[in-house]
Amino acid sequence: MELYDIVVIGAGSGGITSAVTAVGFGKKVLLIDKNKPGGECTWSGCVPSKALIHEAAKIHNARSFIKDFAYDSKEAMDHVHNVRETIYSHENPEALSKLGIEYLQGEASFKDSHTIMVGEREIRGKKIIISTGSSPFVPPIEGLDSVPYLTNESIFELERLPENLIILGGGPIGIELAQAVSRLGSKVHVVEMMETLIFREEAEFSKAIAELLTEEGVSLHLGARATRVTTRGEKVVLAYEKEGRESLVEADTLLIAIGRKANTEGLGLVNAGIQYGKKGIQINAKLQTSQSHIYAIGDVVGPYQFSHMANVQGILATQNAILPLKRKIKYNNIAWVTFTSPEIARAGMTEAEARESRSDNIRVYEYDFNQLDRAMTGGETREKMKVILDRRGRVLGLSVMAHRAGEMIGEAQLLRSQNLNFSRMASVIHPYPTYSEVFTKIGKRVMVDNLLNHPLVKIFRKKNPNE
Ligand SMILES: Cc1cc2nc3c(=O)[nH]c(=O)nc-3n(C[C@H](O)[C@H](O)[C@H](O)COP(=O)(O)OP(=O)(O)OC[C@H]3O[C@@H](n4cnc5c(N)ncnc54)[C@H](O)[C@@H]3O)c2cc1C
Ligand SMILES: NC(=O)c1ccc[n+]([C@@H]2O[C@H](COP(=O)([O-])OP(=O)(O)OC[C@H]3O[C@@H](n4cnc5c(N)ncnc54)[C@H](O)[C@@H]3O)[C@@H](O)[C@H]2O)c1
Repeated sequence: MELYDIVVIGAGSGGITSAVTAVGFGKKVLLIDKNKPGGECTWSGCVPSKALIHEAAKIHNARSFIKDFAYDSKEAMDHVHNVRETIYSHENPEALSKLGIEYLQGEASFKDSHTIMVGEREIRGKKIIISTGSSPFVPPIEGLDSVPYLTNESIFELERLPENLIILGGGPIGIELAQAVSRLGSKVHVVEMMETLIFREEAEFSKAIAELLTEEGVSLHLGARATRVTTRGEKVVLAYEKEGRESLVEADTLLIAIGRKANTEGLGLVNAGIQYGKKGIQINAKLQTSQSHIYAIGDVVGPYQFSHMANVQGILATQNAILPLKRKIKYNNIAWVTFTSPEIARAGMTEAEARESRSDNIRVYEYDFNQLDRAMTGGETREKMKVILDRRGRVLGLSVMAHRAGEMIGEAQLLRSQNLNFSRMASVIHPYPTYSEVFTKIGKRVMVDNLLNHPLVKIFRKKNPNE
């Protein structure tokens, strides 16, 4: 029996971060994965999708000059595969070993709450961290089990993209890939049961991205509930129901992107007495499972399924496993980006969420980038920032749709995490012409409003209505 201070199951974003943190504390660490290290982010998530999006943007630009610009999607897929390998070279078993992490390839399963089996090997961990991630949720749609379909686990393995593709699901996976695959020359249909794409975002941003995708040639079937799948010759036919009527959509293949299911199967959680349900492993705010020496992080617990969230949870769970003082996770400063072009970034609440939780006790500022010189230089008209503040001027939420939105959201995160008043932005110098100037512009409006809202100013203005 081998004994480790910390055993981590799953070498994805969360697991690798946990292992690196634990060796930083001088602990003896074993990291186990049934596949190569890297997890979803490296092999079938963030990395390949962003590499594909990068290639798609290049071809989209080329086609703005030469309409019939010839391109073989094999080049894009080669790029995707190369990028994955480059990133893997920083997290392969040799790289992990140099960091002091022992890596074991194999499927892990609990024998009891302190013992993990990997094949015949019996491993004991004083503390254990589970980071087994999630898998694509495949719905029980009639006929789906008898047609070939793609998920995020198989699409990036292709040598070439299909000539036409149906994407089931208009969430972040669905729309990032819809735009990229369409820009690379395929005909794409998106079938989404809600009336909008990325329904969790600000409504006007969801609408704007739907309009843009339609302009780019993606066919959107919104408010459409998939009912059955059949084949016609080599083609896949998806039937959906909308307003009581059935419609059919046909393509070479189908990509399923309608959400995730937690990877709890085969882990022997019952043997260890770990409680779990449909949404994944149950944890407390300190990230402990029902066995207090076993922690769980990342997609297998949620509530936010992002790489950066798995990292944050990974660091906290490891610190809690090692240090006597245990801290609670806080999700109030979460942010994310949907990497369409333009990007849509979000920090905190939408306007609707803020109104629901704070009634109308909020201040909303909007800025259309068609008034912003930098955006004008690129002829951009749809871009926009929306800021939701509390009465005093602190940020409750900020959403931005712009080509640099993913980078811009960092500034909002700084304000939020430091609990700063948005008016502080009024005096921050942003070089001209940049997208980030919008922070100064909104900051100045907030500063003036803060002043006008000051009780003394209000009394003065009441007494001197003409001042
Ligand atoms: C197409 C796509 C694009 C995405 N883009 C982004 C993005 O741009 N930004 C972002 O933040 N997030 C993105 N995500 C989400 C992100 O990939 C996940 O949130 C993140 O990878 C979760 O990390 P994790 O450590 O929880 O799990 P994973 O990275 O999935 O790692 C889990 C690991 O556990 C292993 N494992 C499972 N069971 C066992 C077992 N019994 N024994 C041993 N090993 C096991 C698996 O092999 C896997 O390697 C994207 C997801 C998809 C699908
Ligand atoms: N840029 C990023 O950070 C990024 C990118 C991709 C994925 N992700 C992560 O991966 C997670 C999963 O993404 P996702 O897009 O698969 O899931 P999702 O849950 O975010 O979106 C799925 C969509 O499918 C729709 N849907 C569900 N069932 C359907 C049905 N039967 N027919 C038609 N439509 C249906 C839903 O209404 C929803 O709009 C995300 O929540 C996110 O955490 C992040």
